[in-house]
Amino acid sequence: MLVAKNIEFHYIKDQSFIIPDISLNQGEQLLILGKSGSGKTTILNILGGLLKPIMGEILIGGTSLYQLNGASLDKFRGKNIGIIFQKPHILSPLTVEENLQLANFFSGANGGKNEILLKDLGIFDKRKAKVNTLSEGEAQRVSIARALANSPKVILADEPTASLDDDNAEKVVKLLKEQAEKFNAVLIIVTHDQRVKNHISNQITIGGEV
Ligand SMILES: Nc1ncnc2c1ncn2[C@@H]1O[C@H](COP(=O)(O)OP(=O)(O)OP(=O)(O)O)[C@@H](O)[C@H]1O
Repeated sequence: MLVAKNIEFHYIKDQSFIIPDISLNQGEQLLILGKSGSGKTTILNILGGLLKPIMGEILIGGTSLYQLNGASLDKFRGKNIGIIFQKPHILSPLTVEENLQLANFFSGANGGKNEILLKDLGIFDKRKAKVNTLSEGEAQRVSIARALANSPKVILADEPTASLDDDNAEKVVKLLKEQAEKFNAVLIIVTHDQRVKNHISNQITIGGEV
């Protein structure tokens, strides 16, 4: 389902990131651990079609991501990849449900799953609330709901627990796992948060011990 092979990347010449080959079948999960600055966000962006590597190939369901041109890549991403960013990419002046509708609009989905998703994530009661009135944990769940709104085949999460207390961190990881299992999607979490370590056994570490 998701294959990354021979990936090389650098922002500055001679400072290359070593990115291990990855091969995950539908429904498989992977934790990428690494210290701050080790390149976790960079890898996630490469896997998610947001940052073209200098060398190598990313295949999602057999499609080579960076062979697609701008508009086709955007469309493919919207349909197949859900990214939960480190800083929630949700629009604060909009309500919870409007944020999901926006994701549906951009990928051409009909939004039929929004209600069940909000219920699963425990924010259905907040659907009419503006995001800027929510707690940090609730806002994080909205950003998860938004990333999952189109039932993506690949879910990528960048430090999803970084700003959460122990209880909420555990809840968020469990929710991500549950949702990935429900959609039979690939789930990749990148983090330096040791609390996540026990939840996903398939792990790789980049840039030395965390
Ligand atoms: N656009 C950029 N231009 C140049 N260097 C960059 C750019 N983005 C990131 N870097 C550098 O690349 C390295 C890896 O950054 P990245 O954000 O991928 O690390 P990270 O492991 O996600 O860090 P953190 O856990 O702190 O978020 C860092 O040294 C960073 O300063």
